[in-house]
Amino acid sequence: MKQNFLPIAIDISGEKILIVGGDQGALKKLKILQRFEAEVVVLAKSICQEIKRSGVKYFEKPYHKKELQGYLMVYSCVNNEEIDRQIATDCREAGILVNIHDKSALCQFISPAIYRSQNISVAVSSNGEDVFESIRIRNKISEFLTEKNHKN
Ligand SMILES: C[C@@]1(CC(=O)O)C2=NC(=C\c3[nH]c(c(CCC(=O)O)c3CC(=O)O)Cc3[nH]c(c(CC(=O)O)c3CCC(=O)O)/C=C3\N/C(=C\2)[C@@H](CCC(=O)O)[C@]3(C)CC(=O)O)/[C@H]1CCC(=O)O
Ligand SMILES: NC(=O)c1ccc[n+]([C@@H]2O[C@H](COP(=O)([O-])OP(=O)(O)OC[C@H]3O[C@@H](n4cnc5c(N)ncnc54)[C@H](O)[C@@H]3O)[C@@H](O)[C@H]2O)c1
Repeated sequence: MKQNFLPIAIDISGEKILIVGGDQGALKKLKILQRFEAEVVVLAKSICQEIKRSGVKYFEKPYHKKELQGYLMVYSCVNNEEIDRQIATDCREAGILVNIHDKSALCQFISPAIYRSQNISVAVSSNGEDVFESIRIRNKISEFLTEKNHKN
């Protein structure tokens, strides 16, 4: 069945969000989440210095499904097909929203390209089909809104 993603805006203030993985993919998701207020935790076998120095709470250990308890949503950035599939299955069983980095077929939610300025957020997604188009459109919207704000 073709996937069909509903765009929504979700209140994550005070919510626990888990990123599994501790390298560049995880860092990208972490930077996005740090623009919002949430209790983000990183869990990975090995975690890069930039993540360690970012101030986020982290655990350096392998993934196990018991680690999922209490999270609203999970991002998997382990860059490993087997673990990605395991995390996707475990989260669905536990009723936790799951994103698998760069693998829309395994995602329950995908990450849109975001423009954000104060209370205005614009999220662009392509139903997981063409992320570069999403980024291009987000950048156009960003240029348009920045120009408009300068004129006002
Ligand atoms: C918007 C953004 C948000 C975020 O990452 O949170 C995001 N990807 C971003 C960047 C980015 N992604 C990739 C590169 C190339 C460089 C690199 O390889 O690193 C760059 C550029 C970069 O990193 O600068 C590679 C890539 N990504 C996916 C695939 C697989 C495929 O397309 O099949 C491939 C391999 C494609 C290929 O090589 O052909 C898949 C997904 N990427 C998505 C979101 C979801 C779909 C959203 C939608 O519906 O449009 C989805 C389905 C799943 C997901 O949620 O991850 C973020 C922009 C951050 C920003 O600018 O704000
Ligand atoms: N994915 C990206 O967005 C991106 C961006 C720039 C560069 N790169 C490069 O592409 C490559 C891939 O980067 P990446 O971050 O996607 O993947 P990676 O393979 O570099 O990192 C995977 C992370 O997952 C962890 N991990 C793996 N198995 C695990 C398990 N069972 N339990 C817990 N943690 C586990 C590892 O310890 C590591 O921290 C790297 O060379 C990176 O420098 C990627």
